[in-house]
Amino acid sequence: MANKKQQRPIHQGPPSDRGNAQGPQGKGSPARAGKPNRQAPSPKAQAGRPKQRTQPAQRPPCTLGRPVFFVGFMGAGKTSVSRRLARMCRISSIDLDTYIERREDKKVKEIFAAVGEGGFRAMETEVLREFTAAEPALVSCGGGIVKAAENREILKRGGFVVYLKVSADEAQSRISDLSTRPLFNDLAQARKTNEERLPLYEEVADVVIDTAGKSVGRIAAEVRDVLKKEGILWQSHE
Ligand SMILES: Nc1ncnc2c1ncn2[C@@H]1O[C@H](COP(=O)(O)OP(=O)(O)O)[C@@H](O)[C@H]1O
Ligand SMILES: O=C(O)C1=C[C@@H](OP(=O)(O)O)[C@@H](O)[C@H](O)C1
Ligand SMILES: [Mg+2]
Repeated sequence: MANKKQQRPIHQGPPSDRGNAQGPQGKGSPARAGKPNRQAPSPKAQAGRPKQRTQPAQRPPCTLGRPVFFVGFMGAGKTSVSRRLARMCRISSIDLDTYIERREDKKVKEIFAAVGEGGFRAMETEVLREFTAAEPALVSCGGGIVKAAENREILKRGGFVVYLKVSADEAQSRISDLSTRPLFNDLAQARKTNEERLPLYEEVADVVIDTAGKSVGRIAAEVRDVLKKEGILWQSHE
């Protein structure tokens, strides 16, 4: 199988040191000596100077004790929530679809066209295994990962599973380009598929989060709180 590009987990490491570009205040100005400069510099004085930025105080990165898998129907927000949570906690995240796309140098729909759903599912199982054995990360899976009994066993044994629940109707309204999801044909079919998969998602889930009407940020915060409570995620150097 082609192994052109390996996607690295997105590691949210410490930011680069962007120090204060301004020199000491009042330097060379006797009138200001010993006094803080409370006056804003004129626009002219500011011109050509590097902009002063106040960096928000950043919390130290968190640590993840086990892999965390996001499952749920297309459009549930698995990819978006996993990425948002990774940024919030400064930990690694990996999206299995994106990983496969980079490895194969093809979009998911092109892989479906070339090797069919069966070919895609075989790749999915392979990369799922890979990330179960890797350094713990947030892993967003494709919506159909639960179809294979083998994958359900890997998920259950391999980490903590977060099921993001969504209705097919809400999912459709979220996805701007449905052609990127070859199995989201029409709404009636999607409703049926979501219903058929429901027991499979529930079978693997350690926690179920209803995403209806919630923002990505709110869902990410909810997942973070669950993971902290479960002792899977913790603040480093606490
Ligand atoms: N909670 C949400 N509210 C509104 N839009 C969302 C939400 N979650 C995801 N989206 C949007 O829906 C689309 C699909 O999200 P994505 O994260 O790719 O879902 P999944 O990986 O579960 O298929 C994206 O355009 C994303 O911005
Ligand atoms: O539900 C599915 O069968 C699929 C979901 C997609 O991922 P998302 O759930 O991230 O959209 C992608 O893996 C592929 O199009 C098949
Ligand atoms: Mg996704």
